[in-house]
Amino acid sequence: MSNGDDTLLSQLQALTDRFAERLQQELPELAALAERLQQTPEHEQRRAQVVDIRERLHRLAGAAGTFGFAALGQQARQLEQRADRWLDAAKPGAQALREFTQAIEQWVTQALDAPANTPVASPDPEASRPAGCRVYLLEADRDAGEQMCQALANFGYEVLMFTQTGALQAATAVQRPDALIVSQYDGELQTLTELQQSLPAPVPLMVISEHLDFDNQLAAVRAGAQGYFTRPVDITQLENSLEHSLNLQLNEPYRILIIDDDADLAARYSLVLRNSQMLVEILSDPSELFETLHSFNPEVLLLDVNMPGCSGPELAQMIRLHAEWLRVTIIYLSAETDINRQMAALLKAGDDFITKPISDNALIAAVFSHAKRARSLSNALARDSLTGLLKHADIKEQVALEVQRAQRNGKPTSVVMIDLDHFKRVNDQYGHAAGDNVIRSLANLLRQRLRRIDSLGRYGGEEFVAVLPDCTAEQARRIFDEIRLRFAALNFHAGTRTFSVSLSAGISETDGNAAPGAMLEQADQALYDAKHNGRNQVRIARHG
Ligand SMILES: Nc1nc2c(ncn2[C@@H]2O[C@H](COP(=O)(O)OP(=O)(O)OP(=O)(O)O)[C@@H](O)[C@H]2O)c(=O)[nH]1
Repeated sequence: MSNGDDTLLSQLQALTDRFAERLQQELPELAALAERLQQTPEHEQRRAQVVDIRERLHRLAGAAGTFGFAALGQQARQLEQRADRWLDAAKPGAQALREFTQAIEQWVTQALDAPANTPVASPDPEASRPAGCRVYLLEADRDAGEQMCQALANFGYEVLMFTQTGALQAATAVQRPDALIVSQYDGELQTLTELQQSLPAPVPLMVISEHLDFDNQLAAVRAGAQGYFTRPVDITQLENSLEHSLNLQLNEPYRILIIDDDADLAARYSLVLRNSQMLVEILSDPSELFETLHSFNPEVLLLDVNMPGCSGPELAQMIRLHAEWLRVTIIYLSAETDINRQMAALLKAGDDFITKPISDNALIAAVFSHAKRARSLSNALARDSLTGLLKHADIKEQVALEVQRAQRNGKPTSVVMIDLDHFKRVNDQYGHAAGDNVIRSLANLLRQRLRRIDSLGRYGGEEFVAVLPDCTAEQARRIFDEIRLRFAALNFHAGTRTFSVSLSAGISETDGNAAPGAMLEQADQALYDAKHNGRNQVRIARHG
């Protein structure tokens, strides 16, 4: 595989260059459209323009990911979602529109300054997901390496194998991988440490070694290892570590909302936080609070205490009247130094108090730590602990959102129900822990293979639901057939025994006004058909 490295890398580079040229044209066009939108007074015309901008953002969000511009793709996607929310709002606000167009202009300026980045998502539901999954493998034993490439390819990773450290270094200099797996024989860790130090940020590293001794593990940690495995390698465990590291890397930026009547100060805070990779919105008119909470969904709210018309603590109390916003952390930002008054504000509502003036670093640290905690709490509430996927109620809600969206934009959306075959037998024969490992591996495989815009949840014990926007049932069938084959090819281990498991899936596609519940029922019926026709297959629901 290493022989093809040069050609592949130069092709990747050529594609990246070509896409960068396309951006130079498309981004200024978007900025021009945003400016025109600001000057359009008539509502229907505005709507049409937002739809046009949304379409362009949508195309860019997907294409950027495919061509290697991860951050840009993510940002385009977030802007696209904002456009969607504006289009969906019962009473679309002028302020929200102004902020949206400003955000586009700001984004375009930033993107034109620094466009290059790493891949994140594919717009084409059938394109294999390159999202953050380019892995370089250093393995001197070609046969062992090729086996590992194959096993990881089944999880959807794009793996390039190198048999020599020099070739790995050269490839990394051309294009940074998203993760490194290094089979250690002799001295590689020293070279790896140097390689990591030469990069702007270290790459997540998994080390495979013969030894489990202290010195070697220390050397691995110094080279930036996030996983350490001894031979024979349990590939599902290695993949799990890889997945964990990549997910940590691909985490979306924290969303921070600032409400401050001092526009200059708010702009400054916003700049400081944006520089630390957070997404920031400023709200100057508190009466638009709930509209903005819905459209931006912040994790942290920075709230001025004294504002004309309505105080910070009053706003905080209003937010706390609604259970759905409990997860937003509220931090008062105020020049108030009187500790008694601070405490009085906190007693009404709110979680912390930051006294102005505050240094940039202190502001970043305070906001970052609150945002991190808010996110982990919200993940713990919404995500299943075994698989990290959405829980039953949340994936159901996501199905409802996407089905409604499909009805509005007239695009096909598919709902897929997936169930492991004869899973009771797996538990009975190999134990519950081995069963859990199978569930986790399927979750990882699904996550790897699907796009970022797809949603995925654990619907029941060994049952999963996926919703794929802008994807026909036929496309979904091809995707899930491929997933089915890859999954069946995985080898699981229980002690000295090795086994494999198959899956069945049922698919329904949006059709006119189908209700979300009906979509799930149809997918479930198709899954039932798949089970009763011998399992290990994917079926599309019959309409009517
Ligand atoms: N290890 C493990 N097993 C689980 C978990 N949740 C559910 N299960 C098991 O999954 C099995 C589901 O069995 P059934 O729904 O009867 O069907 P099946 O054996 O999968 O056979 P099919 O008819 O092919 O669906 C039960 O034995 C559950 O105990 C879990 O979190 N971990």
